[in-house]
This record gives sequence, C-alpha cells and structure tokens, in this order.
Amino acid sequence: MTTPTKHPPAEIERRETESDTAPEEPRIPVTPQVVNELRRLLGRWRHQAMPFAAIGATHGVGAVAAALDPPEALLPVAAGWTASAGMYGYVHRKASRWDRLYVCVAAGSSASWQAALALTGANGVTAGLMWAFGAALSIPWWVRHAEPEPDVTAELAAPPQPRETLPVAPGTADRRLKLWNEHIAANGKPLPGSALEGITGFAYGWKATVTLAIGEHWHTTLQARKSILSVYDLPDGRVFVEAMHGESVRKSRLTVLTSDPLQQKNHWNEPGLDPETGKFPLMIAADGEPLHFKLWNPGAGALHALISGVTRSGKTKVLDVVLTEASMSDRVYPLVIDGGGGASLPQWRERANLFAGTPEQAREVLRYTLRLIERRRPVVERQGGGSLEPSPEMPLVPVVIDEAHKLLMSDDETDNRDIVRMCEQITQEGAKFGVCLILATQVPSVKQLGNSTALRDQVKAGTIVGLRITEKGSGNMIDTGDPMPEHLKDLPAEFPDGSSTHGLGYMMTSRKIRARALLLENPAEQPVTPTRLDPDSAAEPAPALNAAKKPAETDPRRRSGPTAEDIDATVREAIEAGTESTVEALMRDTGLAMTQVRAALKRI
Ligand SMILES: Nc1ncnc2c1ncn2[C@@H]1O[C@H](COP(=O)(O)OP(=O)(O)OP(=O)(O)O)[C@@H](O)[C@H]1O
Repeated sequence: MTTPTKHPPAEIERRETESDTAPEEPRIPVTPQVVNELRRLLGRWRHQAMPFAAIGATHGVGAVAAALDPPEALLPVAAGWTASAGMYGYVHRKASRWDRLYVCVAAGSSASWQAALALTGANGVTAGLMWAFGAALSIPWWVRHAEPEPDVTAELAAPPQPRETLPVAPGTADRRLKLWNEHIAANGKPLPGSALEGITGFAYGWKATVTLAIGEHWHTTLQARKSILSVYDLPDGRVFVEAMHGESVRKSRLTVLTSDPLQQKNHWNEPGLDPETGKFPLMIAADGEPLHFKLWNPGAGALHALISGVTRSGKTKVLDVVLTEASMSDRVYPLVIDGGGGASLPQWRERANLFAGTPEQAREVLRYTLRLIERRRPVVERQGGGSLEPSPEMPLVPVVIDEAHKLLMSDDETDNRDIVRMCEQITQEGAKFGVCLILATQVPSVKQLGNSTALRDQVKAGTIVGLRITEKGSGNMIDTGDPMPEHLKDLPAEFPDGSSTHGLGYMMTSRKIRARALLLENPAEQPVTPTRLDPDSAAEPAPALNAAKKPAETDPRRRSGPTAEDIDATVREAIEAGTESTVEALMRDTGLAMTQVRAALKRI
C-alpha cells in the first residue's frame, strides 16, 4: 500500500501555472475524415490484416491465462480453444479441401500456442517464437490475398466517367447467358461445356453463336432444340439452329424468337429480281431476313426449282410471285402450264407468253421448249461453249408447271411417261441454254415426279421450297444437306392466334430456318414487261394454243422458217427414201440446218 504525497499549496500553484504554459504535445485530431480514412484502409486491407488479428488474439489469450492462477487460467484457454474450433467449423462448411486443411493447421497452431503461452508466460522467447511462427504460417494466406479489395470509396468519390467509355463485359449479367450456363452448358445438362457468345437482339428475339466443347458437332446443338425452348420458356417453333458454313463444326447460329414475325402476312410490294445475280426475295425468315429464289446462277446457267406443299399450303401463291418477278423482268420469258386444267393459275392465261391448260397443250409447250433448246445450241457453239447468260437479247425461258404431279404421274387410264421424258430432257439439257423447269407438286417426292429419279436429281440441284405437308415419309427431296430443324409434316396448320399458316415453310438454301412466303394478292394488277425471244429462238414457231396472248406469233421472224412439222416430214421422207439416218447425210440430202435435223431426229 502507498500513502498519498502531500504538496504545499505553493507547489500546487506552481505546477498548475507550468502546465498552463507548457507547449502541447502534437496530437492527431480524431475528425470524421480520419475515421473514414481508417475505415477505408481497413476495408481494403482486411484480408491481409487477418493473420495479425489471429496472432494477436492467440497472444492475448495466452497472456490472460499466464496472469491467472489455475484453475482460473483454464477459462481463457478454454474460450480460445472454442473460438479456434468454431473458426474451423465455420470454414469447413464452405471451403475447399485445401482451404479446410490450411485453416485446420492454423486453428490447431493457435490453440497450441495459447496453451504454451499460458504455461511459460506471454513475454520473452515463447512469445517471439509464436509471432515468428504465425508470420511464417501466414505466408500462403498473404500470397493468396496479394491484391487489395477494390477501392470502392475512392471510386465513388471519383468524378463519374462518361457512360460510353465504360468497358462492357460481354454477356455479363445477361439473363439469357445465365440461363444457358446453368441449364444448358453445366455438367450433366444437354450441351456441357458449350459457350453462348455474341448475343444480339433484333425486333423479334435474339441471336447468338453457340460453340460446343472440343470433339462435339453442331448437330448436337440442333438436337438440344427442345431443351433450349424449355429453358427460355417458349412455345414450339421459336428456336432455330443453323450451320455456320466455313466455320468450325462446333459452331452454330442460334435464333431465339420471343415473338413470331411469321404470324403476320408479309406482302410482296415491288419487283426484286436482281439481273446481276438472278435472284429475288421470295420468303421472309423467322429472324426477319429475306430468303431468295434463284432463277439462274451467273455464269452457270438456269436453275430448276420445285415448290411443294399440301392443298392450301400456298404453293400457287409462291408461283404467282415467281411469275410476277419473271414477267416484270426484261430478261425472262415465262411459259405456263397449268396442270389443274387452267383453274390453278387463271390469271396467267392472258399474261403468260404461252399458257397450256390441258395435258395436250402441256405436251405442245414442252415440245416447243425442247425445240427452243435446239435453236439455242448453235448460239452456245458460236460463243465457244459455256452457258447463255440471261439478258434482254437472250431471255431466260422458265417453264412453270403448277399441279405438276397431275401431268407427271401415270395410272391405268393415263400414260404420261412422254411428259416425264420431256421434262427430264429439259432439266438435263436446258440449263446452259437458259431454259429451266419450275414445278409445283403436293408432295416433294419422286413418286409425284412420275417416279423419275433423273428429274428428281436435276430439280434437287436447284431451288426447293418446302411448304407444309401431311405425310411423314414424303419429304425425301427436302432432307438433304444440313439436317432440317423440323420435318415439314410438323409445321403447324394454324398459328396460336388461330390464323392459318399458308405460305409457311422452308427454302433449301444455305439457311435452314422457318420462313413465310411473300404474299401477292392479285398478280393481275402488276404490269408485264414485253420481252422478245432471241432471233434463233424466235425463228421457232410457237404452238397455236388457245391463249389470248401469243407474242411469238406476232413476231415476223418466226414466219420465215419451216415449221417443226414440215421439218419432221422432210426428214422422215428422206429416211424412207433410203438416206442414212445420220445428221450429216440428212443435212446433205434435205438441205436442212444441223440444228433442224438433230431436233427432227429427236422428235421422230
Ligand atoms: N404467303 C402467304 N401468306 C399469307 N397467306 C397466304 C400465303 N400464301 C397463300 N396464302 C393464302 O392461302 C390460300 C391458299 O393458297 P394457294 O392457293 O396458293 O394454296 P395451294 O397450295 O396452291 O392450294 P391448292 O393446291 O389447293 O391450289 C389463299 O387463300 C391465299 O390467300
């Protein structure tokens, strides 16, 4: 015990005066700014400071225990051990295997040091060793937390940056990407390890590129279409997967429609035939892009085509657009055959260059077309081979046949094999002479083409438009190249709003995506551009059909030469009279031109 020292009043007064006048110690003022700064630093470096807190706490527990006598000394140690065990237990539930091991070693070491300090005292060598050991154990922690936390306070205090200069991490926080990663790309999901990139929106939905894991093919993405529909909660027919030609087979183009643009009618407004490329827009794809019908390939001749679909699917309307584009062009000279007896394409009776409404008239038009090919043969020879490029001087001659199956299929009563043969010949020989066949059938099958595989193969190489069909097995001309996203049979007959899906289908271009044909309500309202055949073709007499308009008949040049019937008769007479049936012999004996003799030999 100590007794308080008594100071005389004078002494007290002197001390008070000294303390009043003595210079003050420099002190850091504890202002709100200082508190904030400390908080900021602690916030940024809290991870790095954690080992010091742990070592300090260990030291504290050991010091308290050392200052107490047993059994009280056990209390702080028990509390310290409980805290260490609690810390480990907390980490054990959340961390990885290696983190658990590390925290286990740290918690165990802390408990041991607490006991050591309690026994040997919290000062001196043991404490020094404990701090050195703790620092060594902290090294892996500090390596891992080398980076400070982002300085949020400083960022908030900084002047705002202009919005456009902020970098935008592609796809981050995008719900579409999040759903993909969680439900499509995660392990055990339909496309594990796949990446969804380049998400871009458009008026009716969004598009992106899907890249599959190494070793996978994009066909797998196509097969996952239904899962994708489900993940994005969409009705059928809203997800399309297409090949990306020229890119890795792992990649494909994904189109997801949040609304369906095909539900509304897309009207044909103006002619779109590009004379340079020979194509015009015929359908609008589900992503709003036009799909083109090709009448010819520049430098490679005319292209045949097939348009198929069940009754009321809209194939005649497709032909209306094709014929309107053709008749408005100055380099196309369309001929029309209506297999429906003149009822399918009545508006073209007055407007086409030739219109056949009966099977006999159809035969005449086809024979005439074959003769045109012969007329043009010398033209190709004169130009040194290659193919005839459509031009106002050398127009393309497409023969458009609606309801073609009625003219091509034979039964017990009707033998249409001659029509099939003529169509085969036109498709096999016509392309380089600027002559092509455009057929419309109810089903895209070889059966409807008169069982002619030759006709099927030729037509398949051109443009195919597949509208809705009703039989599963009938799409054998459509299922070529890239797999179809859906069978034509699965196309709905009605949209969800109850409206009909006329004109809905696919075009077998490089894009296999659902599309809807442009609708031209009344083709008769569109003007027709008068087109003349080239002189060689015009020399060939056109068959006298019951069409109101037969421009070839009005061409004075066509009257200058003998008719095909005259030529045939001359050649037949010469052969009967003993002339060898070779082109040279017949040319010599009849005086006819080579093309005329060759054509006559083919006909008789
Ligand atoms: N692209 C389209 N958009 C909207 N409606 C269409 C489209 N194409 C056709 N339609 C409508 O569908 C109906 C049937 O069309 P179309 O006559 O062309 O069918 P089809 O397949 O030729 O039938 P059929 O074999 O009986 O002649 C028509 O009333 C037409 O207005």
